[in-house]
Amino acid sequence: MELLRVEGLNVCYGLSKVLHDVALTVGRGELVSLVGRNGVGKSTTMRGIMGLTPPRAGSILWKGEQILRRSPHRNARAGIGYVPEDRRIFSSLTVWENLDVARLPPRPGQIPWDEDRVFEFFPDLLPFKQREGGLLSGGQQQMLTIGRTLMGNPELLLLDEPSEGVAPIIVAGIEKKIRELKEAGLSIILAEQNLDFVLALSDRCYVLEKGSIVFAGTAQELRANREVQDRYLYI
Ligand SMILES: Nc1ncnc2c1ncn2[C@@H]1O[C@H](COP(=O)(O)OP(=O)(O)OP(=O)(O)O)[C@@H](O)[C@H]1O
Repeated sequence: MELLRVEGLNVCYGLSKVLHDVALTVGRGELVSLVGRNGVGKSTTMRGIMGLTPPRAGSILWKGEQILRRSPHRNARAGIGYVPEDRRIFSSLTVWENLDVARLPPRPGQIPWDEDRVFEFFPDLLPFKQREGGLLSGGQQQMLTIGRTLMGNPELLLLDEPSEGVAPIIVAGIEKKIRELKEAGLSIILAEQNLDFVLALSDRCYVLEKGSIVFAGTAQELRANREVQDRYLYI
């Protein structure tokens, strides 16, 4: 069943248009990636869906309902969770407090997330429960950012470059955790530059270039398409 359908999405920053008619779909339980170099519009697509950067035009159907230009707060309550690239940890709050402030009620049928479940899912965070968020490493902050979003009991997770600024050994751990979330039934949109990471996790991929989608296909199709990789994904 289709969870999200985006069509004709146009987003501008001031006078400059950065997304041109972006269209994508996400099925229930599917992991869909947005791939492309720096500045092609991956974050803007997520911010547009979440309502953080209200789109100029287009359609965003969430479970068949139009949510274009709805507030981020309303979208979060409707089940869309956003994990920003810049993490936005509250650095003076403890890890536990960072989780506590992000709590949103679950939807019917969901097993609710609470602090204990987040620490069970990310055991590496448990020793730092009472530590201030600002004192964590990049990888720990990434786990905390994902954990904080899970506290909102999302059905769709928008994950913006989770491998960015994280040590390679931790990236493998984060990949494993994203896989576990998918296996638990969460739908995910992953924005990434790291192609290996994308191909290891995705069902389908969209490649973006200068704000437009230039390729859409399965992870296997993208893996086999050297031309698209060379043209749009390597520097
Ligand atoms: N707040 C802003 N004001 C003006 N222009 C912006 C703003 N944020 C992003 N842009 C521009 O919009 C374009 C798309 O940026 P976006 O951050 O969506 O790309 P991205 O693919 O996510 O890349 P990155 O990996 O750098 O986040 C870029 O040209 C960027 O410079």
